Amino acid sequence: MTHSLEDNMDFLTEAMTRLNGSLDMKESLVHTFDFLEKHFPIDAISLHQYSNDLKSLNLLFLVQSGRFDFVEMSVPLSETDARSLFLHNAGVSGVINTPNNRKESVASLHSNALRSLVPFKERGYLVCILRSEEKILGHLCLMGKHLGCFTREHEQKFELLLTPFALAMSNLLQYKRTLEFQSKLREERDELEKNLESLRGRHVIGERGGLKSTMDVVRQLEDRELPALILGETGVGKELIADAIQAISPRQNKPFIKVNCGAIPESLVDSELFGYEKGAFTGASVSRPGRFEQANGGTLFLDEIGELPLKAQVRLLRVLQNNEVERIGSTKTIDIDVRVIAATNRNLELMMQKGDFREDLYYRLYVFPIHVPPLRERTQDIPALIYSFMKRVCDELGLDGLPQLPSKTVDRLLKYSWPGNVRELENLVKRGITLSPQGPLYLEELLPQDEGWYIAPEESQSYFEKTIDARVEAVLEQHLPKLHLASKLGLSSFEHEGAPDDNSFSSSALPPVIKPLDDTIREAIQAALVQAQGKISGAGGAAELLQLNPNTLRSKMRKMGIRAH
Ligand SMILES: Nc1ncnc2c1ncn2[C@@H]1O[C@H](COP(=O)(O)OP(=O)(O)OP(=O)(O)O)[C@@H](O)[C@H]1O
Repeated sequence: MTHSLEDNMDFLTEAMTRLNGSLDMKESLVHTFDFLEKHFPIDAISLHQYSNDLKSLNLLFLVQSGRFDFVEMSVPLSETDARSLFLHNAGVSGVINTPNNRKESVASLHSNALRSLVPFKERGYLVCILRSEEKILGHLCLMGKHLGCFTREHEQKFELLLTPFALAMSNLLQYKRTLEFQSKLREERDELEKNLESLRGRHVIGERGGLKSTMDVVRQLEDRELPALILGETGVGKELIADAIQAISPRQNKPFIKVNCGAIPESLVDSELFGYEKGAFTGASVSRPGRFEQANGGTLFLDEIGELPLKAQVRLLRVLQNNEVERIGSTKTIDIDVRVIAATNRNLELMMQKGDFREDLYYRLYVFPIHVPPLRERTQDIPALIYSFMKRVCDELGLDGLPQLPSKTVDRLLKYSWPGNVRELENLVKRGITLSPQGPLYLEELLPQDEGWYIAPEESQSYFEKTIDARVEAVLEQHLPKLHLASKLGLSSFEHEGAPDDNSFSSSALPPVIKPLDDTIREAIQAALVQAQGKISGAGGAAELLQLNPNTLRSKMRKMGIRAH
């Protein structure tokens, strides 16, 4: 029995009204399904595409009673299946009626792939190709309720729907692409926000606490162009301070280029900093600007400046003095206008004394020194730092809420000596949360197990003091033979002017006097103090005589109860 023209018109009008009934395509398709369910024996409608390149069936979405799903599943096809589908694509634009999905290989794969959403069973399939402007949108598939359920009349009715469905699908696919685009934009925006955060400088924790005096100095640089030198142990936050300086600098929106001088092999330092011309050396197949040129108009952050080899220091100084660079392999000078912020964890003064750091470069950089204290000297910042790192790590791992942190853990962390400083604390929190995302975080269990590492003055010697001891002992070891000789000879100082040098006395001639090491250290310090007339730091001071950092010497003297007089 064929339907009258009037019936067909009514059917088509209602189907189109439903298809276009809502701005939300998913809702429209669910309403359309409710209507079609009255005219076709169907459980679901799906759309899929065939990819000739990948030889796969790509499932796109599924509509059922009261439900819409974007499916996004790819089903690989055999060569024969692919060929059979390709035939459909190429020629047939009508409806294909498959009485039993199990007997037709592609329909069977399709049913199987969707079995988590629509119960798998033997059923009829009615499939047609939807096209828009000669482009294949996909295969629309009516998934029947049972075997051989679609008749010739169903095929005819289905054919009436092809054009309105093609239009609707075209809109839906466009809508899906828009959603994907939106989510990609959202991801990119999040990424950019993160980058912006690091460009602007992350929030400096402790700016009103343990870093207050450091940040007071930083704020003096606001809107100023002065070079800055950031000094502090490794991992204390020197780079963060450099970011903070950049964020309040008149060059805040100009290039901010960071170079870790310690990470560049010595042979590449010059080309990295100053650039090179094509053919300047083997492998220079193109010309490349150096970091100075890249930072032109902005700021260059030279991290670990103390690691810069002497030769590169000479070139760096010349660039800073003349405000121009020459690429390797070129005689042309390029004017540059770069503000330099440098940082180091090395004692540049000591390096200078040993000839490892150029004095002229030192004074060029040492215009505005900024000291960043180690974490063990600002333990009041530890709780806020832990909280901030916990938040950061949980955000990164997509965890809801923060894990519990026992107060005894915080107490323990306050007593620890933090040789690796803030970075060590950050890594500890990261490790803790990775191992136990739900908490509680017993971070103290992840610290080095040697109890001597904890700062607990009443219980044990601090890590810092141990480091000082090791340094003092190493230095004194060098001087012990002289010292023994000096004491044997009754000299007031083992470096007494005119004292015999090492070669004048052989150890076989005078056997060394063995004393407790502490006594020897005490004597060496006292001897140096006598010779330096009580002066500790500066030229001719006891620290220089002992080749020690003045602070290290002061700390040792305090510990041993030695006074300078
Ligand atoms: N005050 C702080 N507030 C928030 N995070 C901090 C702070 N200090 C350091 N950090 C974090 O600790 C880590 C180490 O800091 P940073 O890299 O700035 O140290 P550094 O002194 O430059 O290290 P290095 O000596 O190895 O170059 C970074 O992840 C940084 O964000």
